[in-house]
Amino acid sequence: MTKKIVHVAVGVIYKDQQLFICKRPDDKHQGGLWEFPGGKVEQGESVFAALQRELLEEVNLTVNGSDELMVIEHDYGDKCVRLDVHIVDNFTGEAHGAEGQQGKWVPINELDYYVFPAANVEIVEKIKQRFK
Ligand SMILES: Nc1nc2c([nH]c(=O)n2[C@H]2C[C@H](O)[C@@H](COP(=O)(O)OP(=O)(O)OP(=O)(O)O)O2)c(=O)[nH]1
Ligand SMILES: [Mg+2]
Repeated sequence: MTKKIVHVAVGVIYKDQQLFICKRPDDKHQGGLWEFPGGKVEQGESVFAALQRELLEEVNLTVNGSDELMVIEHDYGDKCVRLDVHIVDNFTGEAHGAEGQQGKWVPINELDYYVFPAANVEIVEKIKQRFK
């Protein structure tokens, strides 16, 4: 049987060499780890629309435009995900953890101090290349 893949829109929120990251709630998949805000793409929804909806819900930002960075498929064993990762550098609002989660702006050269889910290793590498 082929495994169901969960399609996720992920936003790398960028401003002045810093990224806005959040801590995943302990009770969620990959809980307690840092993440780039985002969430599941709903049936019939575009990745960009999902990104706009999720970033408004999670960090209270209005996304005006984004740039695709990469697509990653990762099998966690208990769950298979496809992360559609976009750089979000065109937005309005003040980012904060709008669902009560911890959120912070982090300089790109300090990203290594934060523990992300395994699928994110490639994302962090690509970001470092892109913004060096
Ligand atoms: N948002 C986000 N999800 C990530 C990242 N890396 C990674 O492996 N994931 C995985 C963890 C989850 O299995 C999935 C995202 O699901 P989610 O919990 O954010 O979905 P959601 O916001 O729609 O929330 P819900 O339906 O669970 O309430 O993708 C990341 O950097 N950001
Ligand atoms: Mg989410």
